[in-house]
Amino acid sequence: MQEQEPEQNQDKDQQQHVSTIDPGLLPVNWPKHVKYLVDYEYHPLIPAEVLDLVQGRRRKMSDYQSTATSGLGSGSGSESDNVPETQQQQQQWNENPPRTELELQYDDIPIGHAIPGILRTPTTTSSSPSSSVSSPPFSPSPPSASSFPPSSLSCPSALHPHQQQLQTPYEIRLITNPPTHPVLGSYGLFATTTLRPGLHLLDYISIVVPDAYADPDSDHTLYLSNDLNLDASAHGNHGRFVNDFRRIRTQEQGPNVSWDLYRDAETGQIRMGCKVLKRIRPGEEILCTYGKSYWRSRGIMVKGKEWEDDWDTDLDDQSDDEEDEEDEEDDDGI
Ligand SMILES: C[S@@+](CC[C@H](N)C(=O)[O-])C[C@H]1O[C@@H](n2cnc3c(N)ncnc32)[C@H](O)[C@@H]1O
Repeated sequence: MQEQEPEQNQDKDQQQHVSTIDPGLLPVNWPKHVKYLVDYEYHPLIPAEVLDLVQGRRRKMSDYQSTATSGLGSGSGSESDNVPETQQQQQQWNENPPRTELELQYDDIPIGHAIPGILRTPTTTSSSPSSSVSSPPFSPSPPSASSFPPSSLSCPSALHPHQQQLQTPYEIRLITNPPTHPVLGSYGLFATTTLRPGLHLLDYISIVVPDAYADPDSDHTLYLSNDLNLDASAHGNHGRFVNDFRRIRTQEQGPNVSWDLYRDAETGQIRMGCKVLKRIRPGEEILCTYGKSYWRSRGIMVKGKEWEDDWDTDLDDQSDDEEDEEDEEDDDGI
């Protein structure tokens, strides 16, 4: 399937950027009709209780940590269980009330550290209501290759957050070859340095939309939960350019990144992280799987399993001698 975008893009070239930040700060090849977001925006019709949950306002961070690591914390069980009988139980209940049914749906999300939008500068004029969410401290230390979400945040060139634009280890490219590429004439995301398995590469930033209001024709959606979708068709970041691996890599090779939800250790916000599964070399395309249902809903039957467990076994390959030698050669890899 090839996209129809080139002609549309010619028209869009005449348009003004809809992004509210200085166009000079936008990533190369950023489409004018898409608003660049540095953080999530939330649809106004998300119920308040759900919004509290996905923004991490419902509980103390330590509560989330205990549920993410050991199932449920001391307030385990749903609200209907274990009604407090003594004063002491009542106090515990007040401090750490049992999860509601709704909360239980969001309970086992691992804790991680957010990857900030690339534009973190006092000169940005984004009117995003959520742009006030504090960004985590910027850490130049490399993430652990074996854990996801990572315990620290990295950026290849470790630029200071006050610099106007953070360099990214990837870029948006117009795909012009090979001629067999299924997304020819459209855009994709490509590595600009070596990306190692386990790296938390970026977050899929978009508008968070209730399921009932999701655009069924959007080509840029991911599920956040049963109730919510991430839609980056008109508002997003680099994540919206990650293509599906099919007909680009073989089924045996599989995708080289995956999308995984995590809860930001600092804000409690639920975010969609992109984890590197296999070593990605400079110039290589960053590719995920959209899942069979994505293609089925577009009338396309795709072959192979939904997910092959060995797609992410490369995460264990760090001790491989040959790869270690390559690691040494790839000085600026991350
Ligand atoms: C999230 S967008 C990916 C970015 C898109 N290429 C762009 O420039 O905005 C998803 C759309 O890209 C196209 N696409 C991505 N991977 C594809 C693949 N392996 N084969 C065919 N089309 C693909 C499909 O049109 C799909 O609906």
